[in-house]
Amino acid sequence: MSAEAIADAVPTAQPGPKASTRSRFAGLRSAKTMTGLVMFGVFVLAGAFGPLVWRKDPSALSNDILQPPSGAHWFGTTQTGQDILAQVLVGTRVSLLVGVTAAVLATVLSLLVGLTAGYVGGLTDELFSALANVFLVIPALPLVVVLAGYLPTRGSLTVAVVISLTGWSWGARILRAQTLSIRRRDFVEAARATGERPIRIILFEILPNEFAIVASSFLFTIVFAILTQAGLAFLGLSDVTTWSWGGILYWAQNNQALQSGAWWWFVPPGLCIAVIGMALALINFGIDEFVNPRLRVQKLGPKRARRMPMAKSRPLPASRRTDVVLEVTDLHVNYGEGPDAVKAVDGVDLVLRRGEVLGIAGESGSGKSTLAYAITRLLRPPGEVVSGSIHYWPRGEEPVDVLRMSADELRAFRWAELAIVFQSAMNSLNPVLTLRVQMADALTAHRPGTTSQQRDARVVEVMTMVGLPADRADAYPHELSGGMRQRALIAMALVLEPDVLVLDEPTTALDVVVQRQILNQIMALREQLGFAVVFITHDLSLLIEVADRIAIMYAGRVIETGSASELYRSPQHPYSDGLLRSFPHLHGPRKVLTGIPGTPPDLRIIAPGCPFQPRCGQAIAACTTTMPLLLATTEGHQVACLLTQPRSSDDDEL
Ligand SMILES: Nc1ncnc2c1ncn2[C@@H]1O[C@H](COP(=O)(O)OP(=O)(O)OP(=O)(O)O)[C@@H](O)[C@H]1O
Repeated sequence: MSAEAIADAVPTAQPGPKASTRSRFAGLRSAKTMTGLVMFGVFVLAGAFGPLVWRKDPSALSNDILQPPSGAHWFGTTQTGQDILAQVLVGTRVSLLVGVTAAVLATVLSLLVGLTAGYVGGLTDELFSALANVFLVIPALPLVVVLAGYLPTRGSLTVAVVISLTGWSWGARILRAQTLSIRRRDFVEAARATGERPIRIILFEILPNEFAIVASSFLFTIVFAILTQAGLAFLGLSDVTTWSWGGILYWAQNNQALQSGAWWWFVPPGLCIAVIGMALALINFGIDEFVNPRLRVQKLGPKRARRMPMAKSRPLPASRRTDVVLEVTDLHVNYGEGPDAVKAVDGVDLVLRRGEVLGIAGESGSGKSTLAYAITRLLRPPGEVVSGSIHYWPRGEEPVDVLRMSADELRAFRWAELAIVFQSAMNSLNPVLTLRVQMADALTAHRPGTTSQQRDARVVEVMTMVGLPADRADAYPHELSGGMRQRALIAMALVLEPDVLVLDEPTTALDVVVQRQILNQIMALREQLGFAVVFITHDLSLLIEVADRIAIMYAGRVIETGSASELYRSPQHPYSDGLLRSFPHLHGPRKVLTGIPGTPPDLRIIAPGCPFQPRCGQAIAACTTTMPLLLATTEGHQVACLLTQPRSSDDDEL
């Protein structure tokens, strides 16, 4: 794999992640990282304080020749009666010193070369890259052996310098490739546009995104240096009178410890080298997870889901049950854990019937996308479904809980039964595959029995359905306009004829004319194919036109739900009313747009009472203390507002 490919594969910190600091540090607190840190810490303590506690001279000779481990000599003795534990403790200090010094020097060198070459480019890049390539093609160990062999002094520091000279080039190559890929990203361009100096851009914009690479190359170099130093010492190319793990192995080998059965002589230093390598690898896992929280395993595995308490069962009338295709019950989704957890979805109940368009509206941050991710089981850590259920009703079969599906069931379910269209088509389509290949892949995965002619015919059919000329099937995503890409995504979502289509802001990035054409097309297809739609948008006026029913979300809760026409005619929650007054209507008389004062609440802090109360012009005293429940006001219309519910005479306006 090329350094460029590795750099692309290596996770980088995403600029502006939504994860809270606390949950981001979860990677560093994982069992793997803690085990690695404890193991490494034991070595550091052993190296720092061991020789002070175990006060035996590692070079002192005695008559206890080749003694196995005992109370007097915990790790046994050598052929000249030297205490092996004392040698290992001093050796730990020397090996760690060489490892860390070499790693610091190599990392500084690779940062200087990699960042400068990648950011400056041109001749500098060519010269630095050539230098790194030269070091890369020379086999490291022979070079170290040659360098070490000709050095006047062979102390630990000299060995560390020699190792760092041979160990920097790999890291530099990867950092250069990563810098090349980051330097044209929007946030770097924005920093340049604001006049930031190059050194600031490199240090504060680019470098933090390369933290995982720097950390892993640092840890890798420590292991490389310890191994190389051990190799040099074993070959007698470093000062073998200085005790190091390699030095102990050198003397064990020279005195034929293996042949004479003195396992205690070579096992302890050998184990130390293996265990420290393992410790650093474990720490590296944690750093990767810290930098890229998506690497953390989804906590809601099938086992945990099975243990999850069943959500309250709310029986539906039999007449309604038959046409329900998806039912969300008391769903709670958090980002992070503990007191800082963001309660992004907080007790949501929804019912989607076959063939209907259910609109979900709300301001940015109200939890709409989180709900979509939970429904499709695409939620990534730190997001976690805390409780609730999501039932899918296959035609004529028993309902299945989506949250309890195994990985295989989920693979079969997603796309074939429920498909999702995201806002950014460019991010959702694979840039190096043509539309035909991408759609055919979905067909092959779910319907392995189909022939290539059948797949081709289906690709052409769905493309025509969404209004894409069939001759664009062999186009790559970048060869299409934004509207065409979004149509291509919709075609891909429909290729397996799903029962449910989740549309998360599918047309927000497009201009109004194209937006309208695409929505009309989706609605026509819905009529024709009969799939149900969950349509997520912040634009309530758009939903009024296309949705059958609408659920309005605020602070992770559904605060009003009803038919689109009723919500338009008489919104009952002051927030729904405010949302309606925030967007111009495409039809009907012109109205003054007023908007909603204030900002949405911080979802980490749950204040008592109605979450909308601080922004509500009609709030009464009880709104500050009582959380309103979502209750029916008329048939099919539910509102979570105390103003619509019977109240006592004490509930004065605020
Ligand atoms: N990865 C994350 N880590 C922590 N908090 C998150 C994460 N993703 C979303 N949130 C928080 O969850 C809440 C709901 O976000 P969500 O994206 O679901 O809202 P939304 O209504 O879809 O907003 P938008 O329309 O802007 O996408 C917000 O407070 C958001 O900051």
